Amino acid sequence: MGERPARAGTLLLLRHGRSTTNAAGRFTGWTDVPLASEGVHEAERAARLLARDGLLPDVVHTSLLRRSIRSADIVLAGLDRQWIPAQRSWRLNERQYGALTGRRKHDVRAEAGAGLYDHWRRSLHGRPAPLPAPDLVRLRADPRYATLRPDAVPAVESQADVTARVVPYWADVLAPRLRTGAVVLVVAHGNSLRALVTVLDGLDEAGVQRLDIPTGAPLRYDFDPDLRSVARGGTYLDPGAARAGAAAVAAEGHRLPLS
Ligand SMILES: O=C(O)[C@@H](CO)OP(=O)(O)O
Repeated sequence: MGERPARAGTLLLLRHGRSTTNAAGRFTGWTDVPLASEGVHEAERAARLLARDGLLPDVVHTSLLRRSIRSADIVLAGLDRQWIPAQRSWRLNERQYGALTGRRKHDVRAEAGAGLYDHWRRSLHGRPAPLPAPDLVRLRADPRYATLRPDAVPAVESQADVTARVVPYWADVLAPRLRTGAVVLVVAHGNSLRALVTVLDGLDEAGVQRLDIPTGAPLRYDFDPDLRSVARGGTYLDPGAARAGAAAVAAEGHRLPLS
């Protein structure tokens, strides 16, 4: 058995840069949309922040969706670390938003009311209607999910469902790597990262409900040797920008986007 490092590694969480559907104010979920040009700039800026703090990842983890993969590629190019191993998993995908997928958040909020909108969007157990059957059939035929049992490709997920699929990824993949002292970069999505933070910080239901993750804002977690986070909530590398970004995410759907 090797020696246990004096402290475990560093976890860097990054929500992908703004996507085209984020910019249009639409629910996105498992739809595979590209980054908006602003999202490319956000990822480039994230790389500069990581470089500023000397945070050079040893390994990167992404979802199977191109907005996370592209963001990770941009960050690693900015750090001259494109050679590090990459691991991709559906477990890091965005929450499956079911029938809300593709709909404008502003329209959903106006139709359903603020209470139901917030329940669907941010509560732990709120679950909108499922994806229409033809869309689900198409999704289950997508080759990127070919190794999954078809019923593992969800028709809709609550935030609790997302947490349930993220927990094994934390326990079986990320945590063992951090225990080796590695710097681990995870580039994923608003709700899969909310799920990870729920586990890292032991959030209760109210904490989950209040949590918003801004796009393109690196969030750092350091751990003690027992892999307990040393700072609750982690540390954003640019706290001011992260606060403003999180507030903008929280307010999505309240107004129509300008573009
Ligand atoms: O649309 C989505 O899939 C997510 C993230 O972009 O939205 P929300 O922040 O409303 O959960």
